[in-house]
Amino acid sequence: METLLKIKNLKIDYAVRGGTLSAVNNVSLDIKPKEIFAFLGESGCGKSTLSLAIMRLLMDRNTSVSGEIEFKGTNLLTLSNHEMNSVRGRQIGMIFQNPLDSLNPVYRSGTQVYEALTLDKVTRQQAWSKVLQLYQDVKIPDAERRMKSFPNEMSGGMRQRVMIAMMLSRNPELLIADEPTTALDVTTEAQILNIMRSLRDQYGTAILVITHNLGIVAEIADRVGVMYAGELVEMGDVNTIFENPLHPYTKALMKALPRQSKNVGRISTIEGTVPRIIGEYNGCRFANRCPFAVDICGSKTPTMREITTGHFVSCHREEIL
Ligand SMILES: Nc1ncnc2c1ncn2[C@@H]1O[C@H](COP(=O)(O)OP(=O)(O)OP(=O)(O)O)[C@@H](O)[C@H]1O
Ligand code: NI
Repeated sequence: METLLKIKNLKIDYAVRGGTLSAVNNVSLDIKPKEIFAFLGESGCGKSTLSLAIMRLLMDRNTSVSGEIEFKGTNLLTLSNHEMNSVRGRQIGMIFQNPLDSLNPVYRSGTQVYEALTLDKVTRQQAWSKVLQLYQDVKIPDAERRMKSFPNEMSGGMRQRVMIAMMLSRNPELLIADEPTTALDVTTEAQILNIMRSLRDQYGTAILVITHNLGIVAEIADRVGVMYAGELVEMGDVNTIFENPLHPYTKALMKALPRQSKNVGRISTIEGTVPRIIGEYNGCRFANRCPFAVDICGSKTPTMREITTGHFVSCHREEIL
C-alpha cells in the first residue's frame, strides 16, 4: 500500500540554556492511508514535539529541525508558510488534549463547525446540514439543539466531539490527536476512542494518536511506535508489540498491562525518569534505566533493525544475539 506520511531521519533540537536539547532524534516511520498509528511514551519523550513538527507549528526561533516529513510525496519542511497553511486543516487536522483551548467561547459550537465548512465553496444551507450530519457522525445526542450550545455549556467529552467534527468538516486525510482523552473520564474516553475508530472506517481518515497510555494503544491502534527520550525504540503491529515486545523499555511498559482503570496501564513501573539529552550523546538513551545494560550500551548508539517483517527494534542486545 502507498504511504501517506513518511518521516525520514527526523531530528529536532531546542536551544536551551546550557546548549541544545535533543527532543527528537533520528526518527523514521511510515503511516499508511486509513491506518491508526500510536506514539507511545512517557512525559517528556518528545511526542508533542514530533506532532507539532508535522504540522509545522514549532516556533522557529529556538528550534532546529532536520530530516524529511513527506506527506503524499511532498516534503512539508520545504513548503512555504502559505503552502503549509493549505495543508493544515484541509489535509492534516489536529485535535488536542483540551478542546477549550481551540474552541472560541463566544460562538455557538455549531457556528464554529459551520465557519470551518464555509472555507470551502458551499451554500449556507449545505453547510448547516453538513454540521448536523457531522454532529450525528460524532454521536452528539440531540444534535440539532447541541449545535446551538456554547462550548462552556458542554461537557469535556462533548467539546472533544465538536473538535473532531470540526476537523472532519475539512475532510483531512490525516488526523493528529495529541492526548485526545487525557482530560476525560474513563467512560467518555472509551466513547471518544470508539468514535475515532468508526470515523476512520467511515471517512478513511488515517489517525496518528499520541499517548502515554498503553490502554489507549491496545484499544485503538493498528501499529505502535514506542518513543524513549526522543528516539523510536520499537515499532510494529499492535499485536506483535503486546505479545512479543523486544526492547527492555517496551517490556517494562508491558508489565503495567492495560486494564479497565485509567490509572493502570500508565507508565509508572520503571524507576527513574526520561533523561533530557543536552548536546551530542553516544550510547543508548535508556541504558541508565535498563536492567540488561552492558558496556557497549553506554558508548554506542544502537540502530533500528527489522527483526521480523514490520517489527523494528533498536537495542544492542538484538544486534549481538
Ligand atoms: N519550546 C521548547 N523549548 C525548549 N524545550 C522544550 C520545548 N518544548 C518541549 N521541550 C522539551 O523537549 C522535550 C520533549 O517535550 P515534548 O512536549 O515533546 O514531550 P511529550 O512526550 O509530548 O511530553 P508530555 O507527555 O509531557 O506532553 C522535553 O524535555 C521538553 O521539556
Ligand atoms: Ni505532549
